[in-house]
Parts: sequence; structure tokens; C-alpha cells
Amino acid sequence: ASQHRLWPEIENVVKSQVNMAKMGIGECGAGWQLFAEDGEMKMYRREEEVDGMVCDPLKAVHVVKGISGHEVCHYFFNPQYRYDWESTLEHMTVLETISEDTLVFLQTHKRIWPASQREGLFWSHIRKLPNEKDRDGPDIWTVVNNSTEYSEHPANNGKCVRIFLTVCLLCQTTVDPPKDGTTLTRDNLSCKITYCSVVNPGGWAPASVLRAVYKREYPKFLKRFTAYVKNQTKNKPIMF
Ligand SMILES: CCCc1ccc(-c2ccc(S(=O)(=O)CCO)cc2)cc1[C@H]1C[C@H]1c1ccccn1
Repeated sequence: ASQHRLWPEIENVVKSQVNMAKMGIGECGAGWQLFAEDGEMKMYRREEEVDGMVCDPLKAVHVVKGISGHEVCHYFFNPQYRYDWESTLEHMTVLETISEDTLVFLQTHKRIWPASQREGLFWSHIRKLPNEKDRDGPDIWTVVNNSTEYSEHPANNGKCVRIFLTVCLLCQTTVDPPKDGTTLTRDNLSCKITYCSVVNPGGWAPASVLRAVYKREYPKFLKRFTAYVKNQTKNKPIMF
């Protein structure tokens, strides 16, 4: 995989996205507004437009008990689970398996009236990172998705408008060992999830419509996905 044409880009984008995701909302620059809150989940966005198109960066922070960062990234990365949790997905194919930790996806999302239907073509990379704060603590896990070009699938040659996205899911596991030295259970586990995304809708759509879609869809998406991981792992051994 390290000699693949995309490898230099993957290395650069993963490093920069992980550094951004690690920064607290206060360090990420000004202008972040909290737009959704549900228990431990907080969602922030910044209003940004590129050529008159809404490209609001989004940063969500969520703490979920009973699952590990590896499990969250495993179910987010692997294509075989995606239809179970991604409710806006209409079709998904893996265009290329670059390596076992790097895939290229082509996926179409259900049309959201009045915007036209969207599709995304992106590489997706899963990686374990050393826990710098605590050497013998659990590793950090991340999945980065980043749009890329494919000559066999030119943008906007069909009915769908091609979106351009960069997404980073960063997961930090916390283990709170049982006092009485008994075996670790999922009750001693929690995961801090940081989800960052910048999506360029690729073609014009009314700002009010896009912002309403994101305001509705992102909280639903993160809640549905984390509930799915809890349900899938509850009776399985912990994957660290
Ligand atoms: C006009 C643009 C609409 C639009 C742009 C972008 C996305 C989108 C693509 C990918 C990812 S992901 O995190 O990489 C998981 C893999 O699918 C999340 C969101 C979805 C929509 C549509 C379907 C709406 C939506 C928005 C936000 C979250 C979920 N769904």
C-alpha cells in the first residue's frame, strides 16, 4: 500500500485531520457555534461559503459508554455494515481495495428535496495511533474519508451531483478498571468520539435547505451510528 499513488496524500490528510480533531473546540479558531446537543453529544458548526455554496465545517464530540475506539472505527470503516447504520445511503460500492486498511468508495445518497441527488467518491483509511498521553493506555483509533478523482467515474456525468468531503472520526478509549480487581467488563469502558467533516455539496443548493439538512441529519447520523455499535458489540468480547 505504501507505494500506491494515493499514499502520500493519505499520509498528509490523515496527519492533518487527526491534529485538527485532537484540538478542543476553543483551539480550532473562532466562529464555532453549538447547534445541537443531546446528552453527551455536542455538535458545532462554522458558517462558511465557497463560491456561494454552503461548506460549513462540522465538529461533533460525543462520549459513549460500553464501547472501544477500535470497535467504533471498525463498524464505521467496514463496508459490510454501512447499510445498517447510514440511513441516507442509496447505493455503495468499493471501487478499489488499496490495502486492508484503505478502500475507495463510490456511494450515492438518497435525494433530499429540493436539492438534487448527491454522490461521493472517496478513499477511506483506518489507523491505530499511539496514545501519547498515556503510553500503556488504550490506543487511539481513527478513520479518515477524503474525496478523490477516478478517471473511470468522472464527476457529474450522470444524474448525481458529486460532493467533495473530508471526514475524520477520532476515537479515544478510556478504561476505568473495577476497584475489586475483577475482570474488565463493558461497564468499565467508554469512548470519546470526535467527528469532523467538511462537505462541499458540489453544486448549488439553497443555503437554508443545506443548513436545515445538516442540522437534522448529522445529529441523527451520529446517534444512530453509535447506538448501532453499542448494539452490535454488547454481547461480544471487547475489541481493543
Ligand atoms: C447536499 C449534501 C448532502 C450530503 C452530503 C454529505 C453526506 C455524507 C457523506 C459521507 C459521510 S461519512 O461520514 O463519510 C460516512 C460514510 O457515508 C457523511 C455524510 C450526506 C449528505 C446527505 C445525506 C445527508 C446527510 C447529511 C449529513 C449526515 C448524513 N446524511
